[in-house]
Amino acid sequence: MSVVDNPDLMPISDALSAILQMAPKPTETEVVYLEHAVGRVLAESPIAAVDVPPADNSSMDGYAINSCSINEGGKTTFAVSQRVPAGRAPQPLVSGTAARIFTGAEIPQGADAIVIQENAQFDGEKVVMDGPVQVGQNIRAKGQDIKVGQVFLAKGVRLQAADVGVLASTGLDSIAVFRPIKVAIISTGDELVSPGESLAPGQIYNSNRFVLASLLTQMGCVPIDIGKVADTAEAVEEALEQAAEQADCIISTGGVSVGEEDHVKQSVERLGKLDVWRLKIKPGKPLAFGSVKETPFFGLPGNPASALITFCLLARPFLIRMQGAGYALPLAFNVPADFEHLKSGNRQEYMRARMEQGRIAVFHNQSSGILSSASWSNGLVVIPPGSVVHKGDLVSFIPFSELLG
Ligand SMILES: Nc1nc2c(c(=O)[nH]1)N[C@H]1C(S)=C(S)[C@@H](COP(=O)(O)OP(=O)(O)OC[C@H]3O[C@@H](n4cnc5c(N)ncnc54)[C@H](O)[C@@H]3O)O[C@H]1N2
Ligand code: MOO
Repeated sequence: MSVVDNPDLMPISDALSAILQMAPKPTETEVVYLEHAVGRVLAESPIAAVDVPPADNSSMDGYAINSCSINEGGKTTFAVSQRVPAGRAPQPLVSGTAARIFTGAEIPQGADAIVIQENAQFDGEKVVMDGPVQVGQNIRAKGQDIKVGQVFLAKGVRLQAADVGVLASTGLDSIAVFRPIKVAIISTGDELVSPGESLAPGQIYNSNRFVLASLLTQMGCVPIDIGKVADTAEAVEEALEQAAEQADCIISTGGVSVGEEDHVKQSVERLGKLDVWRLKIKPGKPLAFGSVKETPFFGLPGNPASALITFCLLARPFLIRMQGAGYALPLAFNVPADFEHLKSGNRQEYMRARMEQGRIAVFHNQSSGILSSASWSNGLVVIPPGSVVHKGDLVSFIPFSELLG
């Protein structure tokens, strides 16, 4: 039975696991300089060529001594035998003396403790300190961050700012990452006009294209705009074929519902196959997933809030896998509701919501045509099928930070 003939709506968890299983693993890699590495996905597990830090060094400004040369219970006077700023190789410590040392400077051989300058009295020639001191105090050990030979990041990690810094700290200036995924965007609908043009009666501006291009860019994919496509089977098929040639994945909006102007499902079935259609979610019910000539395809509903939410919940996880990164379900938090939702539904509902001062408010109009609802929100409240919400009930809230980027 074709998915189009199945009258049942699919639970989102089933759809997501089916979709994720079909995500192809990336094979093509490229080497990028660290300047361009943030957000990219590691195609190798780097091995440290050096210890980080490369040598024992001082964590404070003060004096390096050998702990054996200080009186345990009283004052000791040391001659200052050398000065070691960061960046200068120290001489071995002359026995019974102290070395003036600064934060980040390498510990002279023979020294095993740093006394901070606030606890030492320097008279211009000699320095007086109180004992006892702990062996190793204020010393950062060689390799305490990363050891030479250590695999310090795993293939599949999406590089954050700190990761790029960690790579740099081992001396790497470039790294192998997976090639960015190209995603074609098809905007179906006779009514669509590009921003900047004037509106004739019956027309609306194409906002989905900009939402999707922005979401894709934010997650490190390369959007390819196939443009606006008329509501005819021929036009939709032509666009799908063009998209399949140019991109690694195709995302269309609109034309996936049941009206006779909705050509996307049938066109996909003619050119490839449809694996998923119609989910038990609100908004986003008519979501379609399949392939066009082997190229994965998502047909998102045309309603702007539905397109955004289905992208976040289904297309984004798939693209993350395609990028070679690990996908983890978004973190959700139980937060008291500052709203009522007394009409239960049979689909899992994703309400555009805002968490403020530890409580959740929802946008006053949850119509899937209202894109401002998402613009106003900082996350989604998940209302399971058959549930109602009273003020003060704990509701599951997924911040947009978990669903974007
Ligand atoms: N008889 C039924 N009608 C509808 C059903 C249903 O089950 N039975 N489902 C409804 C649901 S739920 C949704 S969601 C929509 C989705 O329909 P389509 O994906 O076919 O989308 P369109 O009809 O093409 O457009 C819907 C809506 O969105 C506007 N739109 C489309 N593209 C864009 C764009 N690029 N930028 C901004 N706005 C866009 C379009 O003008 C429509 O207003 O179907 C329901 N109908
Ligand atoms: O599923 Mo539709 O997206 O509710 O409007």
